Amino acid sequence: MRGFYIGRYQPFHDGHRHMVEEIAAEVDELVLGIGSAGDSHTTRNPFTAGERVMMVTKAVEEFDPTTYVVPIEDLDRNSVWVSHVQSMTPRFDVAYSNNPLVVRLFEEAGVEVRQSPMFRRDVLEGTELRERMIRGRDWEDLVPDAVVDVIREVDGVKRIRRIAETDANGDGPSDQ
Ligand SMILES: Nc1ncnc2c1ncn2[C@@H]1O[C@H](COP(=O)(O)OP(=O)(O)OP(=O)(O)O)[C@@H](O)[C@H]1O
Ligand SMILES: NC(=O)c1ccc[n+]([C@@H]2O[C@H](COP(=O)(O)O)[C@@H](O)[C@H]2O)c1
Repeated sequence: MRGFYIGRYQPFHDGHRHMVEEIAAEVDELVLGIGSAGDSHTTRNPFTAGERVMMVTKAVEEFDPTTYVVPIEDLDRNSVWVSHVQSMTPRFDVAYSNNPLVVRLFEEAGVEVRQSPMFRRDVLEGTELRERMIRGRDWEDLVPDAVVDVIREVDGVKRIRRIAETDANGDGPSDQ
């Protein structure tokens, strides 16, 4: 059986790792979708698709299932998003997500969806991690070691701080 799990992974953290660990026990192969692949250098999406491909590929090496990492750009039309995803990925039997919109779109398209309880959500949240990087607080223990390496390689903390400074200087949120 082949499973599909999509996220923005900005960055890939231990909550995502926990979910992959659970999925790995249920599937033979895993397709990991890098969502919002066209977005980067914004507050909500600081890392490029390529940088996230590196984070995710290295972070899941420890698990057994063969894993295919596929960047997927957003579309303006939710109603055809599942077809868009399917057009970019190997065929899969079941989708894993805790995102209510993603769950609804897959269910409406007749794809089986499995959800799991959030894991240590008080700290394991992308928004919280990006905030910690901006404020100079500890974040390294909340992500796989491979993700720390990639963020160092691309000087990611400096990038996130620069983006936050630009926003604070009144140049408008860089997400727009
Ligand atoms: N701590 C967690 N435990 C279990 N699932 C999680 C956890 N954090 C995120 N997920 C799920 O992983 C998928 C991808 O999440 P996403 O990349 O948006 O991370 P996020 O932590 O919610 O980030 P952000 O705060 O940037 O929106 C979603 O289905 C999300 O619900
Ligand atoms: N219409 C669309 O393009 C559409 C619809 C639903 C989800 N998505 C994407 O799927 C990903 C879902 O991941 P998250 O659970 O991390 O939000 C995001 O990148 C989101 O933008 C896109």
